[in-house]
Amino acid sequence: MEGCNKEMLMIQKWLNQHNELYTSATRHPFTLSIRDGSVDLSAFKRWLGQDYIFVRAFVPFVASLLLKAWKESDDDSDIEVILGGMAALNDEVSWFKREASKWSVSLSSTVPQKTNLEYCRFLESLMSPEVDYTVAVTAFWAIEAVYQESYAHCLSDGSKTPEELKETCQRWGNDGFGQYCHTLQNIANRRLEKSPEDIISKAEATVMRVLEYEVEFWNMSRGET
Ligand SMILES: Cc1ncc(CO)c(N)n1
Repeated sequence: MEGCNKEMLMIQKWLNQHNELYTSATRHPFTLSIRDGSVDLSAFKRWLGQDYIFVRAFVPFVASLLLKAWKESDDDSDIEVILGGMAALNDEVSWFKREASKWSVSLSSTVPQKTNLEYCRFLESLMSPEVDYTVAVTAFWAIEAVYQESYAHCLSDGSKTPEELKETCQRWGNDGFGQYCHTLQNIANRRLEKSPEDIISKAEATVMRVLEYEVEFWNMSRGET
């Protein structure tokens, strides 16, 4: 494929360079405990309540990304991919409510933890019109990819994920979501390839920040605050 190598390389290059950080986000003790069946269910419930709050803030971030794509993208299909992501989030919000009721987690009385507030504030900073589409779409890829990798691992060969958590893992670990993340990665790589050095460094720093927040987000499940 034309230009394929160079495209694939930008994100691949970062993942190689920052492999330790990427692995700490995608092979976190919390998701590994789901995979090996040793998960503490109160940790899972804490994650569920906090993630619902995060997803509510994620929706306006994706809306802002849609607006950036509409204004800045050189490819119409980007809008359709992001809109598909929005539609999935609509479904996700309903799923969180059902899942919370199943586990007797009260979403209305869940208090956002410091890490969650900081991550949501970071998302909000990315919603600014000053933030380039390339930087925002690359962040979007990273946010989705961490969940995809983490939860797909809970379903892969040899996993002992408890039956009652499989639906959660399927939500992000299914092949369709994997394909979607791959499409986002292609969009990000295509944009990065055409970007000047300063945008590329901003995007790289943003991905690193996302990975750090994702690690801290999983850490919240420990409930140490
Ligand atoms: C914290 C966090 N990161 C990523 C996703 C993926 O949508 C999510 N739901 N929550």
